[in-house]
Amino acid sequence: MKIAIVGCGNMGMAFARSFIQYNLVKKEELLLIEKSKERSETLKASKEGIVVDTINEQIGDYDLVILSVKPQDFSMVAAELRTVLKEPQIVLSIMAGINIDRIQQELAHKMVVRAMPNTPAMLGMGITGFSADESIGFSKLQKIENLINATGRSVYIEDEQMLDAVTALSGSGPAYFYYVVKHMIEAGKQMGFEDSMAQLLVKQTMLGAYHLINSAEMNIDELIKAVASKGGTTEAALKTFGESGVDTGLVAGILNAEKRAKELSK
Ligand SMILES: NC(=O)C1=CN([C@@H]2O[C@H](COP(=O)(O)OP(=O)(O)OC[C@H]3O[C@@H](n4cnc5c(N)ncnc54)[C@H](O)[C@@H]3O)[C@@H](O)[C@H]2O)C=CC1
Ligand SMILES: O=C(O)[C@@H]1CCC=N1
Repeated sequence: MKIAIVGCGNMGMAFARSFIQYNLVKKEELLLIEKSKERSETLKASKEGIVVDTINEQIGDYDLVILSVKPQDFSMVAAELRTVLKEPQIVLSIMAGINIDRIQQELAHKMVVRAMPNTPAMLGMGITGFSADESIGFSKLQKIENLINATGRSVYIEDEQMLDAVTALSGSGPAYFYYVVKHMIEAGKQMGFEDSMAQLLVKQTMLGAYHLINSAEMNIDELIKAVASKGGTTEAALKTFGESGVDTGLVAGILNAEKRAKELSK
């Protein structure tokens, strides 16, 4: 499959590198379109594909065109792309918020898949939700799914609207995790640890706790209960979290991310 990627930043290149790693595309058949001069020079030097800085007619030769620019840049990109797209090409968008209908309208193109990955895709450990226009048949969709699976796991989302919730939960999710880790490290430093020691204690705790979620025969509440002894230290921390609204704040934040995803579509 010949693949063109428009916007080769963090996510565009996470996809490109995963495809190459699993031999799903040859470097000679991978077109990297990157507007930033600095970024395109770096990509040229690393020889990960054919690098160009503008959308041009050669895009018409590619089976799949991936849109990985920021949602705010979409309209500008669409104005150029719509003049060179050909009917049998599939467009795969990973842009937050922008729905299939708008992509189809601005590109004047029917075959659109919308996906929402996350940054662990850089390690092949991402999770991507995706939806597709009904014009894309089963076998074509399977090919797209195979490509996405090179970046980690994937789930087909039948109701496209739910991709905004995927965006808020797993798309943005890594940042929530880092946010918690960051503030735990900060607490460690306030108690007198060097940064490196605080980081070690927190990172290994998160790693071990993550594996326990998956392997222990306990649900999340039971796992919490197993740590929080009656009248003990964890209970004291959890009480303060509850009183300061950390729990409701987290939920409200994620719902606000979903709201923002919906706004980005307009
Ligand atoms: N960063 C994340 O965690 C995730 C991001 N996304 C989505 O992926 C998309 C890309 O995000 P990132 O990779 O983080 O952004 P990024 O800023 O790293 O990459 C975007 C790239 O597009 C380039 N670009 C802008 N206009 C262009 C044009 N006209 N032609 C060619 N290249 C152009 C920019 O120079 C930049 O290198 C966004 O739409 C975002 O919503 C989706 C899931 C997760
Ligand atoms: O923050 C954003 O808008 C993008 C979408 C999901 C993660 N990053």
